[in-house]
Formats: sequence, structure tokens, C-alpha cells
Amino acid sequence: MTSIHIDRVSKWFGHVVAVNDVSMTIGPGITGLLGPNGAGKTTLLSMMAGFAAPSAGTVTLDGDPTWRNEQIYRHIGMVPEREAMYDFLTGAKFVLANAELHGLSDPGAAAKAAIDTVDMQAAADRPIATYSKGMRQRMKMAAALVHRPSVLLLDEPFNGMDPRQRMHLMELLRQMGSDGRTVLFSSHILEEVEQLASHIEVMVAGRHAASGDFRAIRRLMTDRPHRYLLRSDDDRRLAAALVSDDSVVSVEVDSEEEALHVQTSDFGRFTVRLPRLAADHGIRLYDVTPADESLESVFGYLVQS
Ligand SMILES: Nc1ncnc2c1ncn2[C@@H]1O[C@H](COP(=O)(O)OP(=O)(O)OP(=O)(O)O)[C@@H](O)[C@H]1O
Repeated sequence: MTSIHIDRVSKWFGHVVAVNDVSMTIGPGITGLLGPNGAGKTTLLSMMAGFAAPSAGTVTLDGDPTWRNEQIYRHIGMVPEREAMYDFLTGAKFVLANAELHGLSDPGAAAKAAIDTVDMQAAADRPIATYSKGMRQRMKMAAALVHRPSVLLLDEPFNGMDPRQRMHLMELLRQMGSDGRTVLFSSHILEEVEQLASHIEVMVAGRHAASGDFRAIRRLMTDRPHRYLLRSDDDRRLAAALVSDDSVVSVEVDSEEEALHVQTSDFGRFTVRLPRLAADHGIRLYDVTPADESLESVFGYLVQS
């Protein structure tokens, strides 16, 4: 069982719409679920794992609904972002308890194999309370893998990991993807998603904003109109010079801030043209600051497009 199909799914909590009419299919290999905080990624993953019911629409795994379907839990492993571990247990006991909950025929062997997979043998007999965030993350991963699920869902798995742990987990996920498993992980960091996933789904404010190859998503993010804040020794003359340039969409003089707000459609060309233009007109530039570089505004642009 490998393909998750999300069909017109919404989820609301009182007046909050966490997921808004989302449709997507997640197949074998590695997919990145990208979106800023509060985009609805955790809520969507919980519905995929069968932990929460959609308010509208359906979530199915190879045609079978995931909600309240015991058979489905055998095929899905979920690594939640929030800690859901008993700190007094050792890592080994925690993974073993998960193996027993799944009713596996040899829970001891399954737990040992899962701990070996995440390379946590050395710390397996220590209480979880003594683990670093990255070690906890790996034990949660072992618990999620103990029944050898064909679908692995991970919520912000790289949070709190050091670079070496990050590389180790990336390697492990790559291996699972190439074994034909379906691996879906959420993140709010584009670079992280790019390194691992060839296919990306983007969520913004509960909506499905974009889907595709990471190059296409990257292009969408860099081709958007860029806004800059400029300060110079003669803003009005600079504004007049800028409006005649092809790369500039709009210029606004902000006399309160004593600055110019410039919007460009081609930021590569603009960054080359701006210093030349200023030099040609004998204008001195004091400040050139991108005004919309925050991740939220980049995602916001994707939703509008
Ligand atoms: N149980 C709940 N009760 C009320 N509101 C909720 C609940 N769970 C999520 N929400 C709201 O739904 C929206 C989406 O939250 P969700 O946690 O799914 O986003 P996210 O993309 O995973 O963000 P983050 O990375 O910050 O966890 C948010 O506005 C959140 O406050």
C-alpha cells in the first residue's frame, strides 16, 4: 500500500479553518510538504495518518479511508513533531512498547532492527530523559518504523538536529524512498526540502498553494515581483530615473520614511541596473533593502499566483 489520496479535504476547529479544500496525491519516493508555521501541515499529516477525521472530503490509502481504519495503521508510520514519549522509559523499551502495540509476532527482534536502522544501539538502554532533541527524534523514528510501514509520515523531522544527525536522517529517508516506500516530511525551510525531495507540495494558510518539481517551485519563488526599500541623497531624482527602467514595475516616494518603495519584476536585472543608474545620474545610494524576503511573504505570493 503506497499512495495517499487527499480529495477536497477541509478541517476546521471551531472558527479556525486549518485545512481548506486541499486535494493531492502522495506516491512512492520522497515528497516534501513545505509551508510556513500555521499552514496546516500538522493537521494534514494527522488526517493522513488516520489520527484525525476530515471535516469534509476524504483521505484514502490505496482507496481505503485512513480514519478509524485499523488495517491502515499497519501500513503507516508517523513521526510527530511534538514529544509523545515517556521520559522514564529507556529508548529500547519505548520502541518495544510500540512493537507490542502493533501486535508483531516477534516484537523484540522488530524493536532491535528498528533501533539498528536509526543507529541508536549505543544509547538504547538509557532513559529517554537523558537524550538530546536529535536522539529523541531518532528514537521516535525507530518507533514509527518498527512495523516496517510502507508509508512514513514525518512532521518537521529535522527540527533540533545537528548537521551530522541531519545528514544521517536524510540518508535514511533517501534509502527508504529508493526502496519504493512513500515518505512524506513537512518543513518550513525550502533548502531542507530541496536537498531531499524531488517533489514538493506547498501549503499556505490552509490552502494547497503549489505542487511540483523543486526547480519549478524555486522558480515560482524567485520570479515573483520583488520589493525594495531604497534611500539615497536625492530620492525624487532616483525615482524619476527608475521609472524609465524596464525592470521596474512601480516606484513610490515615501516622504515620511524618507525612502523609495520600488517593485521590480526582474530582480536579477534590477540589481545590475540600479548601481549603474545611480552612478549615471550622480546619485549616492545609502540603503538598498529587500522588503519582502520573509518566508511568509514568499509563500503569500505563491498563494496569489
Ligand atoms: N486542535 C486544534 N484546535 C484549534 N486550532 C487548531 C488545532 N490544531 C491546529 N489548529 C490551528 O490550525 C492552523 C494550522 O495548524 P497546523 O499545526 O496544522 O499548522 P502547521 O503548518 O503544522 O504549523 P506548525 O509548523 O507551526 O505546527 C493553525 O491556525 C492552528 O492554530
